[in-house]
Amino acid sequence: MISHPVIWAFRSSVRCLRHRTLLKATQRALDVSGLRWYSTPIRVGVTGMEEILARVVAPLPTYETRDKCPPSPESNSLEFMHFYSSLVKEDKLSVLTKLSQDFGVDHKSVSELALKLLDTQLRDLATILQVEDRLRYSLTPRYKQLLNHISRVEGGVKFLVDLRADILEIIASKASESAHIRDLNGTLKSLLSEWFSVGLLRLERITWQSPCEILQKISHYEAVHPVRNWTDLKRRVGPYRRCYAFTHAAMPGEPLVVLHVALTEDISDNIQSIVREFATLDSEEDVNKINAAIFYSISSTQAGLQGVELGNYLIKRVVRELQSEFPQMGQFSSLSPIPGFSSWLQGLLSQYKKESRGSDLLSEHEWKEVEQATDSAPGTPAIEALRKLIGTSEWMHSERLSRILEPALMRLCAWYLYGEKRRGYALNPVANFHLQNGATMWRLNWRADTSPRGVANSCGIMVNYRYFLNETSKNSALYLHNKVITTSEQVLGLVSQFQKNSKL
Ligand SMILES: CC(=O)SCCNC(=O)CCNC(=O)[C@H](O)C(C)(C)COP(=O)(O)OP(=O)(O)OC[C@H]1O[C@@H](n2cnc3c(N)ncnc32)[C@H](O)[C@@H]1OP(=O)(O)O
Repeated sequence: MISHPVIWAFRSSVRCLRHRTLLKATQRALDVSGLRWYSTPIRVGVTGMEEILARVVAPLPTYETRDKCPPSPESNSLEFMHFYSSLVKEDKLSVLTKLSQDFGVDHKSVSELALKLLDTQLRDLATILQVEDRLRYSLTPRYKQLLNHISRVEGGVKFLVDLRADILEIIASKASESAHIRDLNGTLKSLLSEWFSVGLLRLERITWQSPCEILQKISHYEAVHPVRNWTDLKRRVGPYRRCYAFTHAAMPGEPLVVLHVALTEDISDNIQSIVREFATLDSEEDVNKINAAIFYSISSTQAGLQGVELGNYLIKRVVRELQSEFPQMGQFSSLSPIPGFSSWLQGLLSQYKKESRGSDLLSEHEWKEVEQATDSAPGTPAIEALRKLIGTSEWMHSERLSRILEPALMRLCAWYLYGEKRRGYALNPVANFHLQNGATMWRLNWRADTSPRGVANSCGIMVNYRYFLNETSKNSALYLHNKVITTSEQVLGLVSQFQKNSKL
């Protein structure tokens, strides 16, 4: 977060004023409706929970009255929002468990209708369709109405996005293994996917003239290359740079997903040349220097929107935007970090050390060079010396060590990205993201990120996922349906070198 004292103090007072205003508005609505107002945080027992849920989660209208039933009063939504927001974490889990379990689908009526559908198989089509429609309606969870009603009150969509973030955290932390909670997550994800479909999103270009609050959020949400200060931020939205965000009318002033782009002559192979050195020109004078768009950071800002695929839509939309601004632009590529490579490598080295299979990773000559270069204590196994070496970033400053390590680390990294899988897809989440979008795993870059963070995360290696525009849908389908990774000669060459060495 940028600490600009005056601006920061002003902003936080505006923010808490806005928060207080919203709370006051909700309180007024609840007072008018004579409903409870919860001071934060409250502890509530099971009966209290049941009583509140039974009051605010209206029963599903019957099939016959489903289109005629007046919506439940807005105060129900407001009361639930306030009640839930005022709970401590463990009570939120109990409320979500109770809501998903006792206010979900009426399984008994579903099974009765399923049997009825079986009985009508020999009847006329109209009857079959009628029973199918009843069955479909009976699969609506009771709480879905409440979620829909909440989405219509001020701040309701943001509330639901944050509610889903809580659910995702419960699922990820295994605080609950309940299938009902997963079902609630599925219902909420499909509602959010509808509300945040690309047609309802607004593309905004962020510039130095954008509102200070937005600029501050762009800096705050930057998850890939942290913004150091205002000067850094100003340059990231200045000449030969673009910053775009998707926003949504239901969440004003909230960038949902942010994409940073560098406009360059060729596809960049180094991040310092993008986030450290900057064009000092005030304007983009030389358009001939702009042939490529480098996506060097993309971050989604709302945990509750995970799985809604905003990043993919944003990249595709920005490509169109840049093509209209720079018709000569023909190269679109990311310059992506490889989070997890160093820890994966450390794990591999300790496993190979245990199985004394070091020779499968490096050639004899390479091991000899590592031993000589690290002047480790006599008798220290070379694999131990290597583990210690890559555990620090010192080696990055030694020409000799860097030259010795490059071939081995590059082929290990190529294997990590291309060969290591999770459920058949790329293990590395960033690779998985771009490959899902239809990008080509195009080029590994040595000494691409020499920052301590870059060396610690991925031995300083970065990767270009290149978007060949007329191949992305084919590549995406190949990846998603057949788990085939589209890649380049360079990467395949490195992978086969690794396989030759380690007979994997
Ligand atoms: C230039 C670059 O490549 S920067 C590197 C990518 N950005 C980051 O790592 C920042 C943190 N990550 C994020 O902000 C988001 O996950 C994004 C923007 C990468 C993707 O978000 P969305 O577009 O909403 O996509 P969604 O949530 O559906 O996730 C799609 C894929 O992104 C990947 N992904 C999800 N979460 C993360 C995460 N925290 N970090 C990295 N990748 C992630 C996963 O592979 C996921 O596929 P999966 O759902 O099958 O596991």
